[in-house]
This record gives sequence, C-alpha cells and structure tokens, in this order.
Amino acid sequence: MEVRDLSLRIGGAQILEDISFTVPTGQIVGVIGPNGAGKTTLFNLISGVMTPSTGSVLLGGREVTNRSVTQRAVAGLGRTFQTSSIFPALSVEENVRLAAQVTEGGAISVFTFPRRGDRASARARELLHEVGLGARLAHRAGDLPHGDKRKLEIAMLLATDPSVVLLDEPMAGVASGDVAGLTEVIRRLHTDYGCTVLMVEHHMEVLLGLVERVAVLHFGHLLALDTPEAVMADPTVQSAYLGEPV
Ligand SMILES: Nc1ncnc2c1ncn2[C@@H]1O[C@H](COP(=O)(O)OP(=O)(O)OP(=O)(O)O)[C@@H](O)[C@H]1O
Repeated sequence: MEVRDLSLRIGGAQILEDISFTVPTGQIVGVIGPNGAGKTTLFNLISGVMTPSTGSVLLGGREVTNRSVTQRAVAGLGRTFQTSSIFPALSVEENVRLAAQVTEGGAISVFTFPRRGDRASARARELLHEVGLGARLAHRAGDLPHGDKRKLEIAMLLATDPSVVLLDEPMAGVASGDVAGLTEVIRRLHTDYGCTVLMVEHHMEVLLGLVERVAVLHFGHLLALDTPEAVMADPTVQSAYLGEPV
C-alpha cells in the first residue's frame, strides 16, 4: 500500500499536505498523532471515503485514487471504523455470515436462514472461533462487551479476504482486561493471514508492541516514519506529540 504526495484542502484549510509513504506487503505500520492531526482523514483518503485534492493511492502497485470504496474493497482493502459498524440486533454469527456472503458472491440477505452446510455460515463459524468468539455465535451482537465487538469486526473483515487492512483505533473503549486478547487477534491478522496492516491507535503500549514502523502525523504533515524505538527517541516527535521532551 502506498500513498504519494497526498494532500487534502477543504475550503481554506489544509487538512493533509504532501503525505508520502509505503507499507510494504505483509508489514504492520502504526499511525499516531495528536487529536486533529489528520489520521482519520488519511484513512478516508486511502479507503476512498474522501477524494484527495492532489496525490495518489496505490494498492498492490495499482493506482486506485479514483476508485470507489466498493472497488477498493474488491481490490482487497478492508477497514474498521472508530465507531462500531456491526448490526447490533443480529447475532454474532449472522453479522459475519453477511460479510462472508459478499466474498462467496451470493445475495446478501438477513432473511436467508443459515443452514449447516452453507459456505458463508461455515466460514463465519470458523472465523469466529479464530478470533475467540466461538462460544458466542448466537449472542445478540449489540450485547457483546466492547472488546468482543472489536473482535467481531475483525472476523467480519477477515470474511471479505482483505490483503490490506486499515484499523482505526481498535482499542478505543476496550476494557483493560480485553486488551491482550484483542492485541493477539490483530497480531494474527498480520502473522497468520498475511495482511498488510495500517493502524491508528492511541494506546501506545499496544501500538509499539505490534508494529514494525510508526508514522507520526502532526497538523496534516508526516513528521516521522521509522521504527518505534527511533520514533520515540526523536526529539521533534517528542516535542510535537508529547508536548515536551521526556
Ligand atoms: N469534512 C471536513 N471539513 C472540514 N474540516 C475537516 C473535515 N474533516 C476533518 N476536518 C478537520 O481536519 C483535521 C483532521 O481531522 P481528523 O479527524 O482526520 O484528525 P484525527 O487525527 O483523526 O483526530 P482524532 O485523533 O481526534 O480522531 C481536524 O482539524 C478536523 O477538524
């Protein structure tokens, strides 16, 4: 996944300016920056929710800048959002089955009853076991604790067979007791499923333990892109992101 000279101007405001970086296939890269730095906007540009003023987005070496969200999803891009995107009234299994139906190429319908043998249901159950929700298949999704909702979203994402995954603050609102389990699920996106991962995360301990490199955004600029150790030791990052040298 690559972005080249990506800029977004809205009215008189320069939201992002000349952002260029590459996430090599199979790598996991974090994005940090103070509130309002442009992290979610960057994800919106990469996923096609917003169109850049200038610059380009490439997936697997192919330019997708003018492609729709759906076309990018078909090209292998998956995304989770800061706020939950599950169907709360449906069961855990039904949520993943709907996502799997997209990949299986069949009609997407909550009105078809899951049958033991159908491929989308089998895939849903398999993925839910993988993310540790195997015992909660019949639970109403809206009743799950926050950490389990995030795991459910990751199972839904995996059901679409993504090659590049954008995770927007996966630890937001997750109880401290659930952080380790969810961290492991994210690690496996990368190690077991070979996904290329770009993740925004404010929980620094989690982020620095997971990622190979960190991109630092500050007022719409890319301030640094380096290993977690180098980024944390960078005085410019310290003063910009943490307020003062530590
Ligand atoms: N559609 C829009 N119109 C005008 N300004 C916008 C728009 N979208 C975002 N912004 C502004 O762009 C800046 C970057 O916002 P963005 O949500 O990307 O930041 P962020 O780094 O994700 O912040 P947070 O950590 O709080 O989620 C902010 O100043 C925001 O107010």
